[in-house]
Amino acid sequence: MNARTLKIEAARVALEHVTDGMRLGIGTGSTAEEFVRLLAEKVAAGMTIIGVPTSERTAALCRELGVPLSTLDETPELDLTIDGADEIDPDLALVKGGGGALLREKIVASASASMIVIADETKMVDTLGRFPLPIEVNPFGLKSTELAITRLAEQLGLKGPLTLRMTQGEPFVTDGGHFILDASFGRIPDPRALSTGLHAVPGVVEHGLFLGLAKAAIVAGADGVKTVHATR
Ligand SMILES: O=C(CO)[C@H](O)[C@H](O)COP(=O)(O)O
Repeated sequence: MNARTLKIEAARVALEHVTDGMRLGIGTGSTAEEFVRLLAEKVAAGMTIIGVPTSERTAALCRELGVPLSTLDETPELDLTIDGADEIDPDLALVKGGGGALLREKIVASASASMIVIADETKMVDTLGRFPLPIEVNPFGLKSTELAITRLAEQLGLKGPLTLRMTQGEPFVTDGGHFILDASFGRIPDPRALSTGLHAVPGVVEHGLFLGLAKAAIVAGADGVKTVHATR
């Protein structure tokens, strides 16, 4: 099975958790987009849901495919969010933000009674940190924020470069108007300490560690699709 087929399989199982009338957070990325395509088929067949997208990119796809949308201002409490991830550890702690949507993704997931992650098996890791950690920062004072993050990392025994995410020769700008620093710290043995420390840096808007948010991960691999439940 190729990578796209695995993403579709995970999305298909996630769709079984969606029921009529749900207020649904809709994630960002190639796996979430497979979910949107399947969801659109259900909507066309009569399913009534209202979706809150986690990015302009997802909103555009939903509009194109006829998935009805709302905003968190109109619909501040959601039943379920389905989203992808860049890494998933055995406790269902996640690294997200590879697609640059981590801030809205975290706000939407936090507004949801439940979050289900969909992924292919390559996203499973024993310890987070193989994928660089996206950190969304305010453009003002970028160098000072970078220095503060480097010092924090050293205090926590982490070391590695911070790279300003670029696109077409310009800094990548998020939907919220911020920049992203991708932190290649290597393995992160204590994600909670790093999360707390990053939140205390004034220029940091949000980071891609999603801790305690995912209730289940639907993971597709060569041997089929398995659902991993959070133990907390
Ligand atoms: O966090 C994300 C976007 O900000 C995505 O969920 C994550 O990057 C996974 O994307 P994909 O399904 O394309 O591998």
